[in-house]
Amino acid sequence: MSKIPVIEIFGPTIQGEGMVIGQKTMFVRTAGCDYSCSWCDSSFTWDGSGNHLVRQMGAEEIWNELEGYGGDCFSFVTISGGNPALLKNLGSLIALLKQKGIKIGLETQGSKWQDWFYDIDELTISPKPPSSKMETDFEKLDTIVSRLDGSGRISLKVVVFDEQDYSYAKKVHQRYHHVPFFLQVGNADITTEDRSSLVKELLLQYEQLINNVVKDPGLNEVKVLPQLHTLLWGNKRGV
Ligand SMILES: C[S@@+](CC[C@H](N)C(=O)[O-])C[C@H]1O[C@@H](n2cnc3c(N)ncnc32)[C@H](O)[C@@H]1O
Ligand SMILES: Nc1nc2[nH]cc(C(=O)O)c2c(=O)[nH]1
Ligand code: SF4
Ligand SMILES: [Mg+2]
Repeated sequence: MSKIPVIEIFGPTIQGEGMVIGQKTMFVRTAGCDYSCSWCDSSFTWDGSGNHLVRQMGAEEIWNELEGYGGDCFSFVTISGGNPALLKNLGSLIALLKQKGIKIGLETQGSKWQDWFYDIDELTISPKPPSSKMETDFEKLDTIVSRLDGSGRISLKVVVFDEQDYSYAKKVHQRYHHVPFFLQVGNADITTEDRSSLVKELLLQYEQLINNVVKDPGLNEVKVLPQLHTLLWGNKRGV
């Protein structure tokens, strides 16, 4: 059986972002990304700095470690990265988790399709705004969204740092107006260890984003969220 490049397994914690925010969950973080967002808070998955943490693991091995950390205190596993959608053979882990009766969330930017997307309970697609310096392939995104549309299992989440990002978020929401849409506050200081000043700044940014959204007729259906885990634990890894 082919292996999966895993860089972190942690939990139980809570999902800090998006459609199932607050959900008790374990995390599996895979290595490697086809993007290199300027503000990526998980760049150790792709910039070489985390290479020593990468383990090639089989699905059973990952399951054993999840059980080792979580015992019987979890029923939900979130897969993130990097971009887990680069990994065709992640299907083996997804099949095993389903067999164990575990609900599955997955985070990806919407640049790649995998057939195992159909088996994800809560798929978050997070296309990247201009501040990331990445370019969205909207034709690709159209294909991915159309395949899952109406399933009730996908959402879109755009991180906002500035006005251009805000306009981009509106454009994405308009293009896929029937897909649940989340705006998320961007964390511009991904290295500070000063949690209280970080939290203060992020709450101000959150308030500003809310102020913009509430008076915007183009964003009546959206939800505006912070990264809850960053408010709780700052830039700490593995939480
Ligand atoms: C680290 S990414 C991994 C999954 C996938 N590559 C993606 O970007 O969706 C997980 C989530 O964190 C968000 N994220 C990354 N860096 C961030 C930052 N500095 N502030 C806020 N959200 C961030 C991404 O936009 C994405 O929604
Ligand atoms: N608690 C918690 N929630 C999260 N939601 C998305 C995360 C990610 O890095 O993909 C994340 C994370 O790293 N921790
Ligand atoms: S797509 Fe996700 S993991 Fe990849 S660089 Fe961007 S935020 Fe980081
Ligand atoms: Mg994160």
